[in-house]
Amino acid sequence: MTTDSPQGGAMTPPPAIAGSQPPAAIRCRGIVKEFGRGETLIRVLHGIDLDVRENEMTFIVGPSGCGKTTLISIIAGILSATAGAVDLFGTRVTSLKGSALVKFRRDNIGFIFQQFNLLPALSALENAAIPLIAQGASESVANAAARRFLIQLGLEKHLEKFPSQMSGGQQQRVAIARALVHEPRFIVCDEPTASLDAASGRAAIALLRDAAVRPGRAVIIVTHDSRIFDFADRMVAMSDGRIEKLSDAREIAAMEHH
Ligand SMILES: Nc1ncnc2c1ncn2[C@@H]1O[C@H](COP(=O)(O)OP(=O)(O)OP(=O)(O)O)[C@@H](O)[C@H]1O
Repeated sequence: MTTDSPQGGAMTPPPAIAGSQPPAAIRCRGIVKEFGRGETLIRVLHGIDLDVRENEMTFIVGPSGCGKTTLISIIAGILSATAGAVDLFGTRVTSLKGSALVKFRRDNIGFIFQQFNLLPALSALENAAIPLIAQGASESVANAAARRFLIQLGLEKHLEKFPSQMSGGQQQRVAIARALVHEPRFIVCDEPTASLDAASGRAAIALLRDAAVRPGRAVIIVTHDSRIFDFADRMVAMSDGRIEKLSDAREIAAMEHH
């Protein structure tokens, strides 16, 4: 990662990270995002350069309003960048448009949100099967895959329950199954533990780690929740639309012991 960019102005390079590094799955270069125009124009991202590695959990942390959600929305192709480029496993997401972008997102990205976003009228099994149904899979194929992931996440007794019949932690595990069911290469989580108590939050992230971290896949978690920082392989600290610091697991552990 470098932080020198035309938009961001001169910045000191981040500290080098020691040890062997798997290849970058996601490359962001010079990401600028502005909202509004004229006198109301605000620049929210000031030229972000970031490499996210496969087979790891990367956490993005920082104060409210520093641009975390904006950055992951651009990486996931939900929001367009004002300038800069994002490559996701070799595909330039920032150049995709229209139905090509929709298809790319549907096939390659799994989303997990704070509020779980389950459909209340569907069972756990039906909710978890949605991404495969959206891709055109048959109900029997989609349900079989959903069942497999729900069982892996410890929900074998809850397959037919509706969201209102499950605890927050159980609902979040259904959301994790839904994010994984179509085997996407990129899992993006925005405050996945914010609606959970400490134990449920840690349990959900532990299960997510086991189920989602693997070669050929990248996982990004945006979080304020310091109770789960020890699950991070790498931590990106943002401040005011810039990357302040990049830490690896060893440095994160050292921070926690001070
Ligand atoms: N559509 C928009 N129009 C104008 N300003 C926006 C828009 N979306 C976000 N912003 C502004 O961009 C800045 C960054 O917002 P963002 O949601 O990315 O921050 P965040 O770090 O994710 O914050 P939080 O931790 O509170 O979710 C904020 O000042 C926000 O008000």
